Amino acid sequence: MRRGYTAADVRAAERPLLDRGLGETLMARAAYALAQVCLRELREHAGGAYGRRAVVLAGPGNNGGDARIAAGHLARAGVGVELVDALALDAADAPALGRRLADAELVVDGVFGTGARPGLPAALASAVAHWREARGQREPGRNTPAADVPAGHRRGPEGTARRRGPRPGTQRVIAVDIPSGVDGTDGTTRSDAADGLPEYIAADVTVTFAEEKAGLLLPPGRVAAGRVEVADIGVEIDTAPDVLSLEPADLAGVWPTPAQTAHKYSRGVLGLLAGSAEYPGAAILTATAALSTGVGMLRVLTAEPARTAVLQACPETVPGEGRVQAWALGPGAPEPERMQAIMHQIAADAAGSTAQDGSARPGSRVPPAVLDAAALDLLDGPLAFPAVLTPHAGELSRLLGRLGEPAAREEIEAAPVRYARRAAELTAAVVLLKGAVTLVAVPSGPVFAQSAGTPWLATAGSGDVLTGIIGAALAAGFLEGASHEDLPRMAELAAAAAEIHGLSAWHHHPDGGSPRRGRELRQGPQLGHEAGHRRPGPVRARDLAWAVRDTLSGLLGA
Ligand SMILES: NC(=O)C1=CN([C@@H]2O[C@H](COP(=O)(O)OP(=O)(O)OC[C@H]3O[C@@H](n4cnc5c(N)ncnc54)[C@H](O)[C@@H]3O)[C@@H](O)[C@H]2O)[C@@H](O)CC1
Ligand SMILES: [K+]
Repeated sequence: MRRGYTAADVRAAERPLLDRGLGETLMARAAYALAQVCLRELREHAGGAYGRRAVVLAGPGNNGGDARIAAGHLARAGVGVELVDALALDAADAPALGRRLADAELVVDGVFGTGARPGLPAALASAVAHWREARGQREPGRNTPAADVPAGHRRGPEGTARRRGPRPGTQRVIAVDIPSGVDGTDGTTRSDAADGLPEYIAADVTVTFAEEKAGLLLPPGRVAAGRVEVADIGVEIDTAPDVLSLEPADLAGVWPTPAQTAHKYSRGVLGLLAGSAEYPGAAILTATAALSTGVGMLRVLTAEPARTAVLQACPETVPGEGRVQAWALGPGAPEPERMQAIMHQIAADAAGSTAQDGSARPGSRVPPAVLDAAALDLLDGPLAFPAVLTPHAGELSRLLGRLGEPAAREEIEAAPVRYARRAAELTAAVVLLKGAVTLVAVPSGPVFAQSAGTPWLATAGSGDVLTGIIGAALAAGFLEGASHEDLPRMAELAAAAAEIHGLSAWHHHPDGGSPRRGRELRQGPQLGHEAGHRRPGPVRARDLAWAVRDTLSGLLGA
C-alpha cells in the first residue's frame, strides 16, 4: 500500500525537529539521499557518473537548498554540474537553457517542493518548453523507456564522433521531493495559457523525503513523478494518510474469497439490471465480468431482448428476481422506471432498518449497489442506501449540476480529487471517478488512487466490465448487507476492483503473448515507469471481461 500525506501534515511532523535546530541536518540527509539516487541513475543509464553533465535547477526555498547541497556531492563525484538559479532566469535566456537541459545526462529539479503553488514561473516554463521541443516531446513526459535503450550503452571515448546530447533514453530527470509545478497535496498543476500544456517538470524518478506526498499519488502529479523513492530522513509522521494506493501485492489481503464451507448463496448473489434493446452488449460485458470475478450467482433482471442475449452469452446466468446480496444497475441504458423501482425498494428497506424513534437499528442492513452510467442520471441528492457510483468526468459533471454545484468536465479533469470528494459528500456514497488514475472517494476519509490501467483501456465497454467486477466484489464482501458505515470498506473493494480491471488489460496483453502469472503479476506494472516492463496492446472489452478471471487467479495465488 502506498500512503500519501498532505504538505501540511509533513510540515507539522518536521516542525518539532526544526524547533530543535535540526533543519540543516534534515537538509543534509535529504541532499545526501538525493545525490546517491542521481549517481546510481547516471551509472545505470549514462554508463557512469564521471564526466557526465548535470543541470541542477534550484529554487528559492528548502527544495532548492536540498538541490544545491546535492550538486556539491555530484561535483565531488566528477559530474560536470551547472547550477541554475531557476527564479533568476531571464526570459531571453530560456531557449539557451532549454538546449543545455536537453544536452545534459542528468537534470535535477529542485525548483519547488511542498511549499509551492502549482505552475512554473514564465521564464522557466519557457525553458522547459524549449527543452521538450529539443527532445522531440510534444507533451511533458518522461524519456524513452529504458527498454528501448541499447543495452550497455556507453559514451564514446573523447574525440570520437558522438552526437550532441545524450542518446534518447539516457537522460534522467530526478525530481527533488515532488516534480516542480505540481501541488504536493492534491497533485494538480496549472496549464500554460498559450499552449494548454501542463506546467510541470516531468521526472523519471522522484526522491521524496520522510513519506510520499499525497500529490505524488494523484493525477497529474502521479504521472509527472515517475518512479517514487522514499528517503528516510528521520522524520516520523503519525497522522493518517490523505491518499492511499493499493498495489497488486495488497489485493489478496483485500479481496473477499469464499470460505471453505461456502455454497452458491453464501458466495454472494448479484442482481444485474443492465442493457436494453439498443445496448444489449453492455449487459453481456457486465455479466461476463461479474462471472469472471467469481460471483456465486448472477440474477439478470433485464427485459428482452437483452435478457436472451445475456443468457446466450453467459449460460450460468439466472433470469428473474430473487434474493440478492448486491446490485449492479445502469450499464447499457436499462429501463429507468425499473432502476428507480429497485433503488426505491433498497432505500425503503434501508429506512426500515431505522427504528421508530429514528435511531438506527443495528444489524439490519441492505444489499449495497454499484450505480453506473444511466443509473447515475437518476440521482439528485444524498442516497439513502450504501452505494458506489462510477462516473467518468462527463457523468460527474452532469451529476454535480443536478446536485446544485455545477462543474464543467474540464474543471473536474483539472482537479479530479476535489470534485470526487465533493460528489461523495453530496451523495453520501462512494464515488469512483474513472480516469488514467482512478480515484475512489468517500464522504470523509482517505481517497484511493489507482493507476494500474493503460490508455488502451479507454475503450467502449471497459466501464461495463468494471461495474461487473465491483458488483461481484460487493456481493461477496457484504453477505449480510451493508449500511453507510461500510462505505470505507466498499471504497476499498472498489479501489481493488479498479486495480484488477487495470491489471487485466496488462494480463491479457503482456507482450501480446503468454499471460502473466503469480509473482510477476503481483508485482504489477507501474504507470509510466521505465523499469523495462512490457507494455500492453489494444484492449477489447470482451477479452478484458474474460481476463479478469486469470488476473484474480494470479493475484490470489490460485
Ligand atoms: N522542512 C524540512 O524540514 C525539510 C524540507 N526539505 C525540503 O524543503 C521543501 C519545502 O521547502 P519550502 O517550504 O522552503 O518550500 P519550497 O522549497 O517548495 O519553495 C517555496 C518557495 O518558493 C516560492 N514559490 C512557491 N511557489 C512559487 C511559484 N509558483 N512561483 C514562484 N515562486 C514560488 C515561495 O515563495 C517560497 O520562497 C521540501 O519539499 C523538501 O524538498 C528537506 O530539506 C528536508 C527537510
Ligand atoms: K522539486
